[in-house]
Amino acid sequence: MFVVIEGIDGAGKSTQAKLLAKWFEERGYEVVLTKEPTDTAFGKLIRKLVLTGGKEGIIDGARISHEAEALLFAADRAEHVAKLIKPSIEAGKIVISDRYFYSSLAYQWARGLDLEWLIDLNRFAVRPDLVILLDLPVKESMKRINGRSIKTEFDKIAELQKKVRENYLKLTERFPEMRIVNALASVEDIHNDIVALVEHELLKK
Ligand SMILES: Nc1ncnc2c1ncn2[C@@H]1O[C@H](COP(=O)(O)OP(=O)(O)O)[C@@H](O)[C@H]1O
Ligand SMILES: Cc1cn([C@H]2C[C@H](O)[C@@H](COP(=O)(O)OP(=O)(O)O)O2)c(=O)[nH]c1=O
Repeated sequence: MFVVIEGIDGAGKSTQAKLLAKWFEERGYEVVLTKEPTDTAFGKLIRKLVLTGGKEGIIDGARISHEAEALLFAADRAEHVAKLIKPSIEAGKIVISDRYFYSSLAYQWARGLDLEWLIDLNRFAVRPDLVILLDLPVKESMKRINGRSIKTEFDKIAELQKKVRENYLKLTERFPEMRIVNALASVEDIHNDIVALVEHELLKK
């Protein structure tokens, strides 16, 4: 079984991914807990060129293009799928990924790229059984990640996150494997909601 956790920054993805991994392990399943961007050389390149905003990401005086960004995330994902996700599913393990191609659709679409192009680009990515979308207002996520981001960029980031949140919600109409979970609740209540969705999915197996 392959489960993905999605949502804006600070939605509680890593907290819930860890709890879900523990839940499966306690029931005797072998679990692979993973994330995107990965910790491989591809993920490191993304952190260097895209996420830090440092001068390595500036080529000829401009930040790398949004298209190049999307391709880097897709390259990282292609390796992730081929080397870890597919072999683990085939070995009968439970794979839990903190972010997957839905992040590319939500974020790179918010950057102005064409959604259909992004969907085509990510067509190689094996579809998960279940995608948990942790949905919460940007104001709340900002409170949770306060200190993680640079204060001067605060408003710019909030604006982007709002668009990303809207995009995620729109994507649920297109991808039936996506389920919305209210991420404003307590860590424990959210975990219970996720477990209920997972148990429902396990019954189908
Ligand atoms: N349900 C919740 N209510 C309040 N705070 C939370 C909740 N879930 C997570 N947090 C806190 O919010 C912050 C971001 O959570 P994290 O799991 O790292 O989010 P993400 O992986 O989506 O960026 C952390 O400090 C975490 O302890
Ligand atoms: C996987 C992925 C992530 N991202 C973005 C979302 C996050 O802002 C950032 C990942 O940074 P990271 O700090 O690893 O994640 P988080 O903030 O959730 O703890 O990269 C994309 O824009 N496209 C993608 O395909």
